[in-house]
Amino acid sequence: MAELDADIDGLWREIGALTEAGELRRLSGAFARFIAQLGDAPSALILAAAVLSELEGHGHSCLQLGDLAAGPTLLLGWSDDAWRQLAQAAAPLPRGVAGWSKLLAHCQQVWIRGEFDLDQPLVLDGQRLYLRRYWRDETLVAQAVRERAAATHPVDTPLVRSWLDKLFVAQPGAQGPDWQKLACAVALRSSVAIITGGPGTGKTYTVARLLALLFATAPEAGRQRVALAAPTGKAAARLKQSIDKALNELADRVGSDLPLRELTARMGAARTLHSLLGARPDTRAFAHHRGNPLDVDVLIVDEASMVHLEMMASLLDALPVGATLILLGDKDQLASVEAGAVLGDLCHAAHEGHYSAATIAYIEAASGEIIPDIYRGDGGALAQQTVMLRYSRRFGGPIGQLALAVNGGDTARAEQVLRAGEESVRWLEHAQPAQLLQLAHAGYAPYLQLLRDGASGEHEDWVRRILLSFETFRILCAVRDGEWGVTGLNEAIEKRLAASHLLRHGAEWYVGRPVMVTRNDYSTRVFNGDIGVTLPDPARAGALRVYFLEGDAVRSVLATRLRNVETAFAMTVHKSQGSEFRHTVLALPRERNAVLTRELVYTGITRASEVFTLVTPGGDVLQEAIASRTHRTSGLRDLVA
Ligand SMILES: Nc1ncnc2c1ncn2[C@@H]1O[C@H](COP(=O)(O)OP(=O)(O)OP(=O)(O)O)[C@@H](O)[C@H]1O
Repeated sequence: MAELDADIDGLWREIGALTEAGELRRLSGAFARFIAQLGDAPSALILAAAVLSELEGHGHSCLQLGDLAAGPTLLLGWSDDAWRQLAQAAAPLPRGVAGWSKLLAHCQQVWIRGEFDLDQPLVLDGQRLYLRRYWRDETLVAQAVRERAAATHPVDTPLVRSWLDKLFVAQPGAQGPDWQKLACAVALRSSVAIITGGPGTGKTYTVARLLALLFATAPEAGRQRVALAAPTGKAAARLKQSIDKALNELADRVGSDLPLRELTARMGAARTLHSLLGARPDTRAFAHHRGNPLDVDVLIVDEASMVHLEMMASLLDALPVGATLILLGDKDQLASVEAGAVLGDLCHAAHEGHYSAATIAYIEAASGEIIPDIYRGDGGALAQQTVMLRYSRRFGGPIGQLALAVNGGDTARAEQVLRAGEESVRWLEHAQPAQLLQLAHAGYAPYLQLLRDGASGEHEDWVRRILLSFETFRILCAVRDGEWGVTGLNEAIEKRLAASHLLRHGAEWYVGRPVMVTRNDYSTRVFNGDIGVTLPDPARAGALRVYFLEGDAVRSVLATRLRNVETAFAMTVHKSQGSEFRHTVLALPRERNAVLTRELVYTGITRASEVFTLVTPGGDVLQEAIASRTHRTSGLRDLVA
């Protein structure tokens, strides 16, 4: 026993050393201690608990025993040495997956799926070790989407076909099927559908037609309760604007056949998922759940790639059985910072289709579209309810070509587009920070000029113009720290703009300061990701207010009431998701970093609507980023299949 204690002490020392070295979160060490205190805990279990918790911090929802047996250095971003020392301190470790399975099966802290459940904190499901919360969420999501996808309802195919022919105009010379049209047919036949596609592929265009189709074919269209939601306020506002616009155009087309304007007017505003589910201060539990489900018949969720596992589980839990869920998003974008890459997992094979003979026959009958043989297959129920839109209408030019090359991992093609000298795609290679500051100066001067000109008419119009102007340009960073990180750049940009007399910056709050909210605050009704600009309060001399755009409306909060905000001249690519800027600048850092991935570069590029500038300090940073793919360990793909 004394010998065992000595071994365990050595392991705790090593865990402490890794924590001090910044390799391990304090939380991971604390979680391992919690597990150790629950009963007999062999060193190997303590090590597994620390690693599992650490991986959760990297966005993984579980730990594969295969990775544990091989040494999860890549997943942890550790050196081989760091892992070797930890493994030695926990020795002897079990051998291979079978050895780990056997050891964990004997630990009282671990519930083996299928055995008597004592609510243990760890769950072993096959070869995946989970924190119980994530196992519960993954299982709930997988089961809910499988059941919803499998339960197809009867469809009046001739009626649907006639409406789809009315809603979609045949494109002369189009190659392949009209994926948008068939996506509507697919979505109509069960209570879940995923419509994925890159920027400008017409996800919103399609969903507007799907709504019209739903209204046209529902027995009581006037009673359909449709809700629109997105992970952030900005994405929700964009969704509502685009859907309203698309439905308005459609209303003219369908004329008196369908009172589309009336039906649309009843839809209400788009909301954040937090607000839809009824988030409450100081608790993770939402007001809506299976005991108090949402009052909806159809729920459309945009930017679904940003929805993390816990949120998706809460959403599916709160959705009434008969309601239809439509997920829209780009599966190739960065997943949320929190654990899980739900959309990516749910439709990872969307580009291949894997449609069954029954699906293909249904699609042909309901939409008239013929699915080419290469998309045939034996995918699961959810694959039958997933459609990928493949042609970008807004993104055909150089920005689209660059996005496509990066997404496909084609570095040579990406460099070719970047070097082609196009107006819309620029590359500052071997750049110095001063060049980035020059770009910032040129990009932000217009909104600062509007600010200096002062309000000539209505105060609110002036504010709106400033906010809209600020939203046309943004600098995106891959990292937070360092010269090329958000924090350093924001400071440098502030100084540069002050030196050019474009702003006067002395204290924390100053006129013109753009800020991003970093935490939901229910008392001031500002939410994580909201972006506003600080301007003088017209009612109180000397006071400053931060103004936010909500759709077309302007709202403001006294600057001093905002606690969790940061300056937003530069922001991370992660935080930019769901937004689009006329000119987007992406700055990649000199140093290697685990966050530099293909998905990050792709997401950065696709934030640009007219001009994209890549700024790199030289070296192979772009090539390395394109070669590196985000990998999130999860069981969702297996569980859904
Ligand atoms: N079949 C179509 N025929 C004509 N115009 C289309 C069609 N599909 C999409 N568009 C137009 O292409 C543009 C992009 O479509 P939409 O905004 O729906 O794409 P999206 O996939 O939702 O884009 P993002 O995700 O980048 O917001 C819109 O102006 C839309 O009206």
